[in-house]
Amino acid sequence: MSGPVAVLVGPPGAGKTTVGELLAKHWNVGFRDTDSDIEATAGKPIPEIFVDDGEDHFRALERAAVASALSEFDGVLALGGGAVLAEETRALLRGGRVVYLSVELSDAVSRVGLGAGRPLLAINPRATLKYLLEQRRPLYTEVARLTVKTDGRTPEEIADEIVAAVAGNGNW
Ligand SMILES: Nc1ncnc2c1ncn2[C@@H]1O[C@H](COP(=O)(O)OP(=O)(O)OP(=O)(O)O)[C@@H](O)[C@H]1O
Ligand SMILES: O=C(O)C1=C[C@@H](O)[C@@H](O)[C@H](O)C1
Ligand SMILES: [Mg+2]
Repeated sequence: MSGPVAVLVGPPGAGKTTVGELLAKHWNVGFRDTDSDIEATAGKPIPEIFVDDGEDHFRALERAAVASALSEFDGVLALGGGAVLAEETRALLRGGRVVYLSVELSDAVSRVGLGAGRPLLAINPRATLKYLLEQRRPLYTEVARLTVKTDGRTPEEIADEIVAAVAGNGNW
């Protein structure tokens, strides 16, 4: 089967980048993050894309970056926290090897801190995260084959659970 061995989705602070890098190392495959792909395409960091071009433009770049990565990459892929907002993207993810890293508000807030590098969280990160978590939970759930709770657990414990679940799922 082609396509990424695992696609990680979840809100900011879920640990997609951190856990994704551990999984890639464990499986000895590449790691890719669509946020980095978008920055490479745009030639500037995500906060600058939001300031110069607006969120709608960022989301268009994101839809294209996710579609490309899903079609050409077979390692561990982390998506940006808001990628699932696009129905077009959810359609590509449905039925795929998607892992939802869930996180509750208090752990998300402590991991994200003041929201540095995350333009949507630049003002009032706690209230914004609360809204994002509620708005997006059903969207992550809709596309996930596996959901893993991350609260109070180390990235290593979370990666180990995913490795075991994938190994035990003959249809992964
Ligand atoms: N399970 C965990 N326990 C404690 N801290 C964690 C955990 N997972 C990640 N972190 C820390 O939380 C911060 C955010 O993690 P990370 O960047 O991996 O999240 P992300 O899901 O990729 O977020 P974004 O959507 O903003 O890219 C980092 O400082 C990371 O070290
Ligand atoms: O949650 C979001 O909407 C975002 C999360 C980040 O991964 C980046 O994709 C960007 O900052 C937007
Ligand atoms: Mg990340």
